Amino acid sequence: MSGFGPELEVGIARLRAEIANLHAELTRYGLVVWTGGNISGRVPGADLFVIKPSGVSYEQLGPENMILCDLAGTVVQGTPGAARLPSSDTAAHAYVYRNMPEVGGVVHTHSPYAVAWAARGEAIPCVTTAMAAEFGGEIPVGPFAIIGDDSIGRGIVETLKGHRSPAVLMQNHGPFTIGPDARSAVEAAVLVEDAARAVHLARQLGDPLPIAQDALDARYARAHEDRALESAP
Ligand SMILES: O=C(CO)[C@@H](O)[C@H](O)COP(=O)(O)O
Repeated sequence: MSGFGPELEVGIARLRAEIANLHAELTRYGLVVWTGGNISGRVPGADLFVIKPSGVSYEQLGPENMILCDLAGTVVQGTPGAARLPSSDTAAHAYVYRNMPEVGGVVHTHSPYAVAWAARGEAIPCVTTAMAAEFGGEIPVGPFAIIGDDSIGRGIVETLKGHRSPAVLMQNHGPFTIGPDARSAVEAAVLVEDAARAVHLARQLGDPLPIAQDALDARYARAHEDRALESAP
């Protein structure tokens, strides 16, 4: 037992189930292969988060093998799943939670069209109303960063802090998305791939038309108002 109070234990158990289930969305939308990619979620009211284990196939993910970490990215010993290593991007997720208190979920995928843009180091321009609604502008590129320490996290935070987009294409790597909760970050990961594919296809046909800034701003504002109403109690 971890020795948390009963309320926190309930919150952790709920989050374990939610994070394990959300991983099925990554395979459903074809955003990952093998054991690549990861989802984490912040434990409400605690300096803790839950993340997938490293090297475990998606079919085997369940609440019992999700890994509980503190905000330094250290596994909380004595909790379910703690015998395994957490996903290789755990330090990056931890850095984001430490430096962006508003973030409740982080997702990384290797979705192929988004990775192709990341490999070229090119931001995806905002040329569809769907992109305007979700990203409020272009999807930016973050710096090249090594895997394993908090370099990726630094790149995510320095690119997304103060930016409308909940998604960054880490150069030569792939998309990382953030959200107020893990489900929102998964939604952004699905929509990044959709945007990367659509804009790539548009480019094959010619030059995509830009959206006027005032129309883009209006679409973004309206989408956010709608989202606030959807999440109202
Ligand atoms: O791209 C990377 C490494 O940054 C990740 O997507 C890893 O591939 C995740 O794999 P696991 O460590 O979770 O098995």
